Amino acid sequence: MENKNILVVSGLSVSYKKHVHVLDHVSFEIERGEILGLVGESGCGKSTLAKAILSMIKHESGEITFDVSADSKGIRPQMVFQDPYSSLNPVKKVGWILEEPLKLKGGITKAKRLEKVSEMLNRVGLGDAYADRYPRQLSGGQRQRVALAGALILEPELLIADEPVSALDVTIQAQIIELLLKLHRDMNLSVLFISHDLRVVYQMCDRVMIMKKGEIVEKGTVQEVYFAPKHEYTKTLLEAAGISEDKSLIG
Ligand SMILES: Nc1ncnc2c1ncn2[C@@H]1O[C@H](COP(=O)(O)OP(=O)(O)OP(=O)(O)O)[C@@H](O)[C@H]1O
Repeated sequence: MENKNILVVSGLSVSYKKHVHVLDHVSFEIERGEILGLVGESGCGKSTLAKAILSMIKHESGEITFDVSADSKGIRPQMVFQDPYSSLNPVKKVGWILEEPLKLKGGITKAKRLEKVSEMLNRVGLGDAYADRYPRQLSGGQRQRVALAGALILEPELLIADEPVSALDVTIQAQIIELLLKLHRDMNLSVLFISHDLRVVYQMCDRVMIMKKGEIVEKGTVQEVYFAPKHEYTKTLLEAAGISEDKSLIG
């Protein structure tokens, strides 16, 4: 039977050389098909957690178990970042950038690769004509669309989105949030959505975890955490965002 959880993290601790316990016994799971939010102030360890899940950095203790279902063909979780410009090769055109993961995977004909690139460009709301452009010729929102297309072209089951809308202005933020929700529905994705913005998390997520100084201090459904917060720190964050006083501001 298919496992309910796509990712289980237990007792995860990470230290950098001069910075110990950036993550301190972090445990949580991501259910298949859900969007799980991770909220916390700058420097609390959100990006470190994302990098540890993707094995980009080593952890000193704990376990990260990724459950690959039979039909995902072993595609590892993929990630999108706050600044898509830094993750897109500036000297390559969008078509090349999107085709590259398919080439590296191997066993896919040129015709099939181009078909897939076209399909993804259209899925993210860009047309085929964008294949011929360089990243510098795109707006911030368009670049984030390309980054999403690149992350999803191999059809991973889990996407980690690290502040994907934080660098965009509010109208573009709303468009990318809509797009992420659509891709989540259409592509059967599970998402870890990292943000310091409680309003964005409310729009996007099913459940949310609140992180403070490397520890998860509270987690629950968005309704539970926003409207019946248990931890003082959660209450402080909600107050700072003006949500505790004016619930109508959300959404
Ligand atoms: N490579 C590194 N070497 C040493 N310390 C690091 C390194 N990367 C991050 N840190 C420290 O670890 C802590 C957590 O950083 P991290 O980037 O995970 O936080 P964050 O919550 O993602 O912050 P932000 O929202 O600003 O991106 C910070 O104090 C940071 O200075």
